[in-house]
Amino acid sequence: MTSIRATGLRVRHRKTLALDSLDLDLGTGVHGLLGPNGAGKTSLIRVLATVARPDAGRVELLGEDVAGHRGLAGVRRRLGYLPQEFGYYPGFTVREFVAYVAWLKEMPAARVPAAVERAVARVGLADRIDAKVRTLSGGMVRRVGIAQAVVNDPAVLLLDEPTAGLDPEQRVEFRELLRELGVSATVVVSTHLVEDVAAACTEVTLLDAGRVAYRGTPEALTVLGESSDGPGDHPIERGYTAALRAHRAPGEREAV
Ligand SMILES: Nc1ncnc2c1ncn2[C@@H]1O[C@H](COP(=O)(O)OP(=O)(O)OP(=O)(O)O)[C@@H](O)[C@H]1O
Repeated sequence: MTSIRATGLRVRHRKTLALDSLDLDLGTGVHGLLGPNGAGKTSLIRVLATVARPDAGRVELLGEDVAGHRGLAGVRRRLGYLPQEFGYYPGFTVREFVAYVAWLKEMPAARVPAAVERAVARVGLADRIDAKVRTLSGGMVRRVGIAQAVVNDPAVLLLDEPTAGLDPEQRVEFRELLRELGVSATVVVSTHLVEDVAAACTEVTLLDAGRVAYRGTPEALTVLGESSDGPGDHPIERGYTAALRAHRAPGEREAV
């Protein structure tokens, strides 16, 4: 089932066209959003999270057109969002902060305490749940960000560079969590780490200059890389550069 449908999305930041007539259809699973700096990943995630409005085009989340106010509140209750830079209250404890987000999402009060403990445990911070956020390391704060995004068991989860600052062990555990969440939710994860995509994603969407340059499975991207002699230390990295080059020079696709 399609949970995210974007049609003809255009986003402009002053003179920069960040998204250029972009179409996207995503269903249950973990979707890796890749692309060079400035490709439009954050612009897309912000529009899907309903925190920014597109200049043109339409977004449907869970069957609701988010431009209309009628279904928007209901959709937001079923969304989880980790922005690239997320604001938090440093004086709050982890528990207080995640509970505050649960309250913003209008979760039934009786369910909040258990949901908070589960979300915090899922990111491996159970032993720091009563620590003030200001006392945590950067990677731990990022994990608090992931916990607040999943506290309501969202049907649509949007994560903008969630693994930035996580240590290798945490990244591996986080991929496990992604795979678990992707069984029932539509998860979109923007990342620069192609190995995260290879390990945890069911599909890859590669953006370039505000357009979709490639869509396929991580396996297909790896296969593309195996037949490419472009730069990259692993086949999936070579697949990434091959797909980008093919998109930029469509006439040379056969040569890739
Ligand atoms: N607030 C803004 N004002 C002006 N230009 C912006 C703004 N936000 C983004 N842009 C521009 O829009 C384009 C897309 O940016 P966006 O942040 O969506 O890309 P990205 O793929 O997330 O990049 P990165 O990988 O560096 O995070 C870039 O050219 C960027 O410079």
